[in-house]
Amino acid sequence: MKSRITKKFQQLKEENKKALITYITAGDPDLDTTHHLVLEMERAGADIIELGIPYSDPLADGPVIQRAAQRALEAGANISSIFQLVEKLREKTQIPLVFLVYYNCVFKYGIERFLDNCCRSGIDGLIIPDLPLEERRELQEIMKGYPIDLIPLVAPTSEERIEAIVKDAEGFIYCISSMGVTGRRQGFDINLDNFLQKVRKYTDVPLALGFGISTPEMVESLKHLCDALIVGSAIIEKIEEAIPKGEVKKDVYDFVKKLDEAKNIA
Ligand SMILES: O=P(O)(O)OC[C@@H](O)[C@@H](O)c1c[nH]c2ccccc12
Repeated sequence: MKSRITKKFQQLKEENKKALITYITAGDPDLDTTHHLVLEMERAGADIIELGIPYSDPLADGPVIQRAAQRALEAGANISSIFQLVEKLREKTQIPLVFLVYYNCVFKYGIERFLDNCCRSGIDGLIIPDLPLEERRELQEIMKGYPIDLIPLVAPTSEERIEAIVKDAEGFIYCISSMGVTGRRQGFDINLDNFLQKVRKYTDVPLALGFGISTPEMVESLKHLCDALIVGSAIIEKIEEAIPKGEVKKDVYDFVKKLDEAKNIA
């Protein structure tokens, strides 16, 4: 059976459109707001939503996402309450939902218990940034019985491992635009066109580009290179700025709307 993610990409392809993937940390600043933000981002044009499971030792997260995780943990978010959030969201929306989760969290919770709950609540895919290729194979075996896509990450440094990493990929491939952690950048230090073409040689699965995409202008200028654009830290910055004003929903909606419009410029 095709996943919600695959169906979404097929539908967008027929419409000749790219996907906008937005990331927020679940529970930042609280789970009720996350619930509203998922629905607002969908209404503003997001095609797929990444929900980060807050974690205290997030090696790939830049300062903005680390602060989001801190707020979420302080407000008491944990894996069980996040599963409840997803269940509740599924009464309202069929948008593809992907967890961004560190392997340690999955492992501690219990792999099969975690996967069972993903299925039950309605999670469509997993991005696990600290999962080495070998462990990935093992997890992939276990996941064969589950309708959940395991989304691989490819970095510019992956070079000769790209082929192995994207083999049997499902959903989409997360192509990391540049080295280092998530967050704003002045520019990209590699030739993204070359990098994405290299990945494209080995797979037909949609390619999503992420890390450092922070403005509608960047979305517009990068969209021709890939099938999807991922924006995280820039949205979290909007959340942060809007918390004191009490306008989180509105500001996130407005920003995602601008990203969506940039993505749809012909
Ligand atoms: O924040 P950015 O630079 O827009 O990049 C997306 C990113 O935040 C999101 O996909 C993400 C959050 N934590 C991660 C850890 C690893 C890889 C990716 C991520």
